[in-house]
Amino acid sequence: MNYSEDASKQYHIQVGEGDVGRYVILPGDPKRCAKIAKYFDDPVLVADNREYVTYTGYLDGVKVSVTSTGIGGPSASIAMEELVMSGADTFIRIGTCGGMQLEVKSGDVVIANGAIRMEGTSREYAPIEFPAVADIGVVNALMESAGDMGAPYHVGVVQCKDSFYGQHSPERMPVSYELLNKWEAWKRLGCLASEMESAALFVVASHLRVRAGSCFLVVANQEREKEGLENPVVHDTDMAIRVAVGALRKLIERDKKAGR
Ligand SMILES: O=P(O)(O)O[C@H]1O[C@H](CO)[C@@H](O)[C@H]1O
Ligand SMILES: O=c1cc[nH]c(=O)[nH]1
Repeated sequence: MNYSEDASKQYHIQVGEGDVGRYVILPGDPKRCAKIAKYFDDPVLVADNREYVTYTGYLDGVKVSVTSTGIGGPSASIAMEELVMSGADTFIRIGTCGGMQLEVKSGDVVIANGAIRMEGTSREYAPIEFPAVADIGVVNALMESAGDMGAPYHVGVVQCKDSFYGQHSPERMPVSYELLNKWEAWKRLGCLASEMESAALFVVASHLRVRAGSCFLVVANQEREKEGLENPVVHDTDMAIRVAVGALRKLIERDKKAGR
């Protein structure tokens, strides 16, 4: 089934066969695409529809793309599904997140090895007992890339939810009792940061047998704020973008060596 007016293109992302590489970077924000594409050789805008902006270019002679996912699991899962139908098989999300542990500070990079499924989309793919886990090869490439860049980084579990304001103002929500108690549990379990798309992306990637990982800029940390610790708001995603691009280069090189 394809509802697209142009049957040669995917319905939502408006990308056709050959328009994207097998390696795709996935920011949430469409405006982040151009910032990422400038690290590609010969980047070309290939599609711009709804929240989905796609550029394709080259890294080390291999075709790569960047497609924005918009906010949340529903739109992120659509992007991944349609990119896989267009030939992609390796994904790195580069997003923003809010730190949860006190040592996860504004400006740091967080690399997710797994995600808490407190969102709705992944439940329409897999029973809740199934873990949302990043691809180990992508996680390793991201860690090595962050090390190469000298970026301050943390690796661990991130929490995904559907309500941004349920994270930031849980006490005003009718279900505050649940939001506050779960947030406390995630903190006690060492969860590093909160964002919105990785759980859906990791579960969809497991289902579609493709590789996915995520890295994030820490914008701020509400737990540091509560403790009266220094907590500036940082918006510059460039370091996290460079970590993702460096990781993609490593995956390309490793795939070439392995004849993948
Ligand atoms: O900056 P992006 O990639 O959009 O990621 C984060 O920012 C948005 C919320 O402000 C959510 O999408 C969240 O996951
Ligand atoms: O606090 C934050 C920052 C970015 N994205 C989120 O989902 N939460």
